[in-house]
Amino acid sequence: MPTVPYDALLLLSFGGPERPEDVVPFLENVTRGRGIPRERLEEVGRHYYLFGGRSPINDQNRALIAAIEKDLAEHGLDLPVYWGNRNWEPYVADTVEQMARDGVRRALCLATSAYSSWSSCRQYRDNLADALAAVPADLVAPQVDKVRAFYNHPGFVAANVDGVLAALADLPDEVRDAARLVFVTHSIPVSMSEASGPDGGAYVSQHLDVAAVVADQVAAATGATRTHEFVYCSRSGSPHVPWLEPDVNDRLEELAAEGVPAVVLVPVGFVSDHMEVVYDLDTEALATAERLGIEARRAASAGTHPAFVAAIRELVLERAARERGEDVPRPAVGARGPSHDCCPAGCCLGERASAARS
Ligand SMILES: CC1=C(CCC(=O)O)c2cc3nc(cc4[nH]c(cc5[nH]c(cc1n2)c(C)c5CCC(=O)O)c(CCC(=O)O)c4C)C(CCC(=O)O)=C3C
Ligand SMILES: [Fe+2]
Repeated sequence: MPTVPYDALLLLSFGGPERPEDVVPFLENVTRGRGIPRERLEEVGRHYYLFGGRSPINDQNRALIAAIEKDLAEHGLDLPVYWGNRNWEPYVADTVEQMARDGVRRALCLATSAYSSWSSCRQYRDNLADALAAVPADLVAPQVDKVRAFYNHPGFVAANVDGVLAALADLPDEVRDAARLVFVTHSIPVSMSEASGPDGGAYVSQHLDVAAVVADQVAAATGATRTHEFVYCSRSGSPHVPWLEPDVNDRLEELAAEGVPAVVLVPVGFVSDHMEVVYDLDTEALATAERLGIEARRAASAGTHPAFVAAIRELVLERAARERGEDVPRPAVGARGPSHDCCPAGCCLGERASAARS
């Protein structure tokens, strides 16, 4: 069986509220001990209530799991898929306990986050480790490995390229060629960014690398080279702490002043069209663009794109082979090469990130 030594796949995600009553307890889970200002929490709560108190993220994960299961079955692979979240039901602690009860001995974990940083990798690993440590003593906790950072896997990139092409096609003909590609990811504190990856700075350089590749592939597909750039959304935390900039809305103001007629917002930092996408981009940033007279479209994130679903299967088979000691190709596009399988000690743990954790 090409999935040996693994006997399960664990999809590990952020989680989100499903009913209005869930919103406050969810936000408390996310922000416990984080020093997020009260006003910011109320503001973010409003985003959720605007969507009926229901985040799209859990349904998106259900759809992704269904797509993965179908794809695995079509490829003759018998690997059960489990799902656990860091901040909402199903909580990862309950999921790994169930895995132990089901007799899972070794699992591979795919986090719904493609990049390196404390927030986008280490926090998932730490929460998983805590969940495994909490498995009741009468059960044997599985060993769980985590899939490498997959931002530059060709399948993830292909899904994003398709999203950009569809968004470009949706722009009015007269502005399509002049449209800027504005790649977007979640802002994080500058100190967390500097501490990301084994040698620091991975978060930003991974994003810049993948944006360049997506922009190149879009240029090849359309025969038109467009200017691309990188911006950030969803800043939180204290205004006194520096976070990655520019904010997407601030940058749109500048682009309007420069006379840029159209943009495609490309949420390459996100794996699905969850709340940060449907509120921060579709609601807020698109309104900013409209006010400024910029034609704007938002590209779809990877979601359940077949190229991404296939990439997940390829990543599972790649890692399984490597754990069996086989030397297999590790597909990666861009300049950085494939990411490490196992994070070295201290990976993504800068001074500031560890302070944020306590
Ligand atoms: C890098 C990154 C990703 C991308 C990687 C990944 O996907 O993991 C991400 C994703 C997400 N972030 C999400 C939601 C929230 N993030 C918050 C707060 C924060 N995010 C941070 C970073 C990231 N976040 C950081 C440094 C903070 C500050 C507090 C802290 O140090 O932890 C807060 C608190 C309120 C606020 O201040 O915004 C909320 C509600 C949801 C769920 C969306 C839904 O419900 O559909 C998703 C997928
Ligand atoms: Fe977040």
